Amino acid sequence: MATQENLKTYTKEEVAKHNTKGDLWIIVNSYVYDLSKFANLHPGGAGVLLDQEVAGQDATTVFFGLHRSEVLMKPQYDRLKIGQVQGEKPQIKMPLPGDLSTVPYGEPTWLTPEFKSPYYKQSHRDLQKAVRKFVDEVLYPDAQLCEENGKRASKEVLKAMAENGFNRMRLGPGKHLHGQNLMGGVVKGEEFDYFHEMVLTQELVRIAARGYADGLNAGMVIGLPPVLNFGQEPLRSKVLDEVFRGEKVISLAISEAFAGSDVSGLKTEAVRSEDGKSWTINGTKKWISGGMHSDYFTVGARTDGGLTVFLVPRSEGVETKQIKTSYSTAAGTAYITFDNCVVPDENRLGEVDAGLLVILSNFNHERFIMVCASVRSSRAIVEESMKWASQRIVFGKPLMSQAVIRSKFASMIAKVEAMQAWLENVTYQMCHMTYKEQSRNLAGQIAFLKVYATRAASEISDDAVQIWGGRALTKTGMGKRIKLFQRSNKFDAVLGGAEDVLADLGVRQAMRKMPADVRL
Ligand code: HEM
Repeated sequence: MATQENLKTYTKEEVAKHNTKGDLWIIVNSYVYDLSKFANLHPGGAGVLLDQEVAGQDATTVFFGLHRSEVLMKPQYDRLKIGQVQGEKPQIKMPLPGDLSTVPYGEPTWLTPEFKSPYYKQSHRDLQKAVRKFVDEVLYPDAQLCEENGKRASKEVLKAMAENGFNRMRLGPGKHLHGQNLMGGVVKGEEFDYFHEMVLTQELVRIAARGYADGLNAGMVIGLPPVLNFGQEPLRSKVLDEVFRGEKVISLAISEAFAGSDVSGLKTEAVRSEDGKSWTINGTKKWISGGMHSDYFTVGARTDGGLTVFLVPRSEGVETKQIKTSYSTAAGTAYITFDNCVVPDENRLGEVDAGLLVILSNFNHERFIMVCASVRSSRAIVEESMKWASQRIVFGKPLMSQAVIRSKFASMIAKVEAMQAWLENVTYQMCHMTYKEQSRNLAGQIAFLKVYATRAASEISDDAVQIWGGRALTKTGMGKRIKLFQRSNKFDAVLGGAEDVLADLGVRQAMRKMPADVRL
């Protein structure tokens, strides 16, 4: 393979001579590609390459109207590069791992050089840089592969994540981070706050593979806190260690075909043995993210006087079946059956019949994380669409020259900017409240923010589809991320509390604080 440094140079006249089927060169972004052998394998067909405006010519504009730039970065296509046009330099910059986007609104303002922010310290910025590079170099290639073949993240990736403290960081600030040097020491566990968590969660969105992302310990983010906060020693420490080291996987198994947002309607049942030493669990669970990959399940079950939560290891009587959803099976979404599954009383998380508290106690944090990711995903769609509307030529002009298209962008951009600003405000409040105060004062704000974020995501998705046309309808090619967003943005609208349920929760919380002594 020719490297940038030792590339041969050719004049445009020399390249132009190679314009026939068996001897076919083209120029893209100042580089000369020999497509003589590749033409017959070209997914777009050989014929289009023989067009007189393509064969032997500079095909840069037409190329970027039809392909993502990552096509050129794939080794099998990079190999076709044989030289560079004399005196020319690339006009289109290929992104390097860790790069910030230069597309307007492609990054939140705090990552845009012209803007200031009161919220971010140096350690937030250092974490952002380190995580972005890690995501681009380590996670992205694995994610793209697995999203396609439906398999879980590779062992190497899980190990690298554990070594950098990802699993600990994803639980949010707390004692479990103390004494830890995270991401090679860019942030100390003691100073890790909700802004660090927001940065981490938003950077992870860049892997652009939603099924894989949900399979990548999303189950842990919601399944491990009950162990951390309500587990009994020594099992608690054992499980935390195993999961933090990336050796074991855990997921939260609450929802059932019988009950979703109405957790009090669960039918899975746990019956205590006569000697009180163990529990027998029977029932089913549905839509369990990461369930196929899990070694442990945090299970909510009906007991005599209410709900109780148990840590159930994958063991006799536990069976998981893959549910095929609208995104990749890399998410490991499972249907679980518990058939006379016996666990010792030491596996109980929290008091008997007090499971509702155990389940509800993490809901605000779960929703906060979902908002972080959803808002960043919407921004990624704006960035993708900005590029597309600038490079796509229709009626002889870039798509962006149409007022109707610009009006869609105005609406999309306003939404992502508003959501990020609101999210940063909520994050700031979280940093200055105890968890109890957050539940009292922020449950409504977070609920409204999640509803707003998922409604906006839906509208942004619709606008993007209209901007992209047919390309937004195929799983591969230029619009593949728009298609993925269309298929997956609704997950956030349903998981962690459906929109209408959350909206009502927010209003009810506000009404609890309504003073009795106010009148119009
Ligand atoms: C270095 C040169 C080229 C390489 C490596 C290449 C590679 C590819 C690949 C991998 C695809 C599959 C779709 C995708 O992944 O985006 C594709 C599709 C296509 N290519 Fe190329 N291509 C090259 C040059 C060109 C040129 C110069 C044209 C100009 C007409 C062209 C026209 C097309 C068309 C029409 C499609 C189908 C697009 C669609 O389905 O939307 N290709 N090409």
